[in-house]
Amino acid sequence: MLAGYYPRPGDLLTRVLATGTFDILHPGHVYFLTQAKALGDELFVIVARDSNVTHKPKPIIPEEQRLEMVNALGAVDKAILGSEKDMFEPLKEIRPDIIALGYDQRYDAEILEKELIKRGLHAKVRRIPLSKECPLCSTGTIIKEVLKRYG
Ligand SMILES: Cc1cc2nc3c(=O)[nH]c(=O)nc-3n(C[C@H](O)[C@H](O)[C@H](O)COP(=O)(O)O)c2cc1C
Ligand SMILES: Nc1ncnc2c1ncn2[C@@H]1O[C@H](COP(=O)(O)OP(=O)(O)OP(=O)(O)O)[C@@H](O)[C@H]1O
Repeated sequence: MLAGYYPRPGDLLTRVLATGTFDILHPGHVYFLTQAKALGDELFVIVARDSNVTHKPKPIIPEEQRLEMVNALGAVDKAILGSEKDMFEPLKEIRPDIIALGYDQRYDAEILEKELIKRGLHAKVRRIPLSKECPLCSTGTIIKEVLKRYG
């Protein structure tokens, strides 16, 4: 990525960053990203690389296709694929003001803020709660339902 590729116009806008796998989109993802966008003016999204999804089964949908779908969502201004090697690398350029964490994302907000400061970044970390109940608002639940019907 080229430095300055995502310019900060006059620093007047509050830039929010959300991250995630986003395998098989569902309304929980829409809720998460809409709430994240509401924390500021523009929403950037880092989509997890296939090679980095090790905390659950590998995504069904390949990374480029997951990226295309996230970029098509109304709340999203710009989605990119993350780095395969260093999760802080894309942040040097995006320079978010706020990082929105999902209700189940396993990062400690305080530790993350400290790691950002070490790298000259001063984003506030906020947690987005779980959406209201919906029949299939989880990728894992959708996959289980498909297996029940067709497995
Ligand atoms: C600040 C931040 C930056 C991240 N950067 C990357 C990255 O560059 N590449 C990547 O593959 N994952 C990155 N991740 C991790 C994932 O996008 C995602 O948060 C993680 O896989 C768990 O999300 P899930 O619960 O949606 O599966 C980053 C996470 C955070 C919190
Ligand atoms: N129902 C929901 N309400 C609020 N946030 C959600 C909901 N479902 C997913 N998210 C958030 O969206 C982001 C991306 O989610 P992810 O790709 O892990 O999907 P998931 O449906 O949670 O997957 P899985 O079922 O495999 O855990 C995460 O930050 C997660 O917390």
